[in-house]
Amino acid sequence: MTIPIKQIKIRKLNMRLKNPFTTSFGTMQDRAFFITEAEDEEGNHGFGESVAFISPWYSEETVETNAHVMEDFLIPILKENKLTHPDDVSALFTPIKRHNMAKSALEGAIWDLYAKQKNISLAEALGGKKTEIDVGISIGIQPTVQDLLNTVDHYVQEGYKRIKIKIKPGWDVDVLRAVREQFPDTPIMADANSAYTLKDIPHLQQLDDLDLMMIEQPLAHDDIVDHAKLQAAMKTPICLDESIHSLEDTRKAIQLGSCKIINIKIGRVGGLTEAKRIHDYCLKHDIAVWCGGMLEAGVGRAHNIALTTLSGFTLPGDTAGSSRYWEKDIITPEVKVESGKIHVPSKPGIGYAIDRQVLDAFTVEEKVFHF
Ligand SMILES: O=C(O)CCC(=O)c1ccccc1C(=O)O
Ligand SMILES: [Mg+2]
Repeated sequence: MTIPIKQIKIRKLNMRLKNPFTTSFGTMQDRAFFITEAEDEEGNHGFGESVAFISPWYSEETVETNAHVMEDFLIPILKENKLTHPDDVSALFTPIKRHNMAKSALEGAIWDLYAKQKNISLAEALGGKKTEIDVGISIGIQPTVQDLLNTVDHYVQEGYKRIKIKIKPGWDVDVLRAVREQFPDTPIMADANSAYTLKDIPHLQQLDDLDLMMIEQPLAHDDIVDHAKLQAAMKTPICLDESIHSLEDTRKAIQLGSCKIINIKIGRVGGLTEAKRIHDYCLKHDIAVWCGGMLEAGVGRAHNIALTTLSGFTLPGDTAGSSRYWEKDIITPEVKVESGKIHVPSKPGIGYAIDRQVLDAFTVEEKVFHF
């Protein structure tokens, strides 16, 4: 059995978040990304989304490097090879170093196409069993502590299962203490996006009194050695995000004791196949995982939901509802969160329809590659 592909279309979209999102490295509101679409002769359409940002502050990839690598290297590889399963894609892409978000955008469209050809949901194709998933929300750095308290209150009222608060030097211990005082029973965690160094150990140790679920990526984006030192000095579990790009990185981080939890982002690790491998490995090694977010539009969000149905995703992810990000999402129905849960769609593939009108309205460029 092969996965027949007639053509791949890549569309560049420009969208704007409802509200600016601020992390330790800056503020973003404009979002540009690619929607990939793999089509067969039978009229099945599989969709993927690239999650790289306009500038390389989260990782080295950008919207423009995604275009270059997809067009000049990855799509030619797909054209030259027959696929028998979506897992073949990551093996075929191995000679191309890194560029995981570009790889993931294409692999995602093929996973969705494969599930639609088999008439099963993407969750089922991945081996996921959950019919609903627990979700949390990530709150950016706010102008004042009072703004943050109001925002946390809003999302706690909406039912989100855990609140992640972005921190940076000068916006950390006191701010988190204020949140903890007002919300004594809410599951709270912090995400530093690499804003600290080992010199900050005594400062970060103060977080141990605040009963946080975890602190995400406190140290350098490419580090797993210093994180092991910090984890040995702190009770609060460390969760790695930026540092983990593969199963190999995962194995090494666990062996060193660099973290107790891993945030799995499909784009950061090169696609669903590698994400699933990391999940399986962590399950075996008693490391909790959850699904991170990259301020995705509906297609990427749907992929995150499908991945989260795997049994090892025991902690709420960052997959909030569409309306937290967008006036109008590109899928229909949009992703809804009720009492902190998303009901997993059971329709074939990603389980949400593409709203072609909305998709066209945000598309600024498109290219078709015939197979
Ligand atoms: O709501 C989301 O999609 C996740 C928000 C988030 O925390 C984030 C957003 C942009 C870049 C990096 C991160 C992160 O998890 O570090
Ligand atoms: Mg993070």
